[in-house]
Amino acid sequence: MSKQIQLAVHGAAGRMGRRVVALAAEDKDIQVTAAIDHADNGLIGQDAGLVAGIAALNVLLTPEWPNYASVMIDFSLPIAVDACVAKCVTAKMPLVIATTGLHDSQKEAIAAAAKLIPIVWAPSMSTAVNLTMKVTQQITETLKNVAGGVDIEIIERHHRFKADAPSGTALRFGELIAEKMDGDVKHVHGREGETGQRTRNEIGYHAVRVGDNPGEHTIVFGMLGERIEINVAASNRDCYASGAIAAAKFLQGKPAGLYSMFDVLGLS
Ligand SMILES: NC(=O)C1=CN([C@@H]2O[C@H](COP(=O)(O)OP(=O)(O)OC[C@H]3O[C@@H](n4cnc5c(N)ncnc54)[C@H](O)[C@@H]3O)[C@@H](O)[C@H]2O)C=CC1
Ligand SMILES: O=C(O)C1=N[C@H](C(=O)O)C[C@H](O)C1
Repeated sequence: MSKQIQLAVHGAAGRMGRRVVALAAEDKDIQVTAAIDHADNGLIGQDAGLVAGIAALNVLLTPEWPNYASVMIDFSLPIAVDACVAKCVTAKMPLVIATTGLHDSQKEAIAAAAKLIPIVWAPSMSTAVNLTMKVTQQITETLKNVAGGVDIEIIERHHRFKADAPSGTALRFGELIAEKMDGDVKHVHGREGETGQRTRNEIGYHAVRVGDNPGEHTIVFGMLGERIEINVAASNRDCYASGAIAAAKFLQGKPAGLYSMFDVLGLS
């Protein structure tokens, strides 16, 4: 049997961190060896398995960084990402970054770190979402010169606890769609007041926060006389957790570089 991947989880007490711990514990190729969270989190010191709702793993939630792990998976907060990237560079640890809401300077720091260690960075680890991104690019290419024009709007729905808006996934949908449109694209976030008519080359974003929705994106392609709506929705968080675990496996033995979920899923 080949050696197990030793996995460290950053943000391990959070909604996503718990699902990563739970799914990784079921995976024969993985051993969860570190569960990191903020020192002020009330669950520090408890067993990460019990916190995740499974059997004890004998791994305690800790604010300390491990000296070694085969890979780190990060589902935390933007404010926590810089330190995580720096620690992984120092320890030469491959890193999966799933946290959204990052500033441009943080994205630049990730790109710089990826010259030293292999990093998968994606706003959605879900297979369905990444496939849908490809589909919406194809639709955009086909419709961009349609008679009468096409209006593209992105509606995202998430749980009431979500801290950033619009979702990282909605922004990535917009970037990928804009790549297929001609000319400069204006990104419009919500509309209010006397906005005037919609201009041709804009993408609209609308963030809905409702209940416990684990993530849903609807891309609307509105034409004169007909409309396409592509909807991709999670029923629970395991699509993201299992995608992050697939990314962690993908990174084993990879050279330094910035990889996406398209790379992990063979969609590049
Ligand atoms: N890429 C993807 O597929 C997905 C990304 N996300 C993103 O992942 C992030 C986390 O989401 P949730 O788990 O729902 O949030 P959450 O709020 O439940 O969990 C965040 C965890 O990070 C911890 N944390 C905060 N500061 C920290 C620090 N300095 N060091 C270590 N841990 C720290 C918190 O104590 C908490 O346990 C968000 O940015 C969300 O948008 C969420 C789902 C899927
Ligand atoms: O916070 C969440 O829950 C999610 N965040 C990610 C995002 O911002 O795109 C991915 C997913 O939609 C769930």
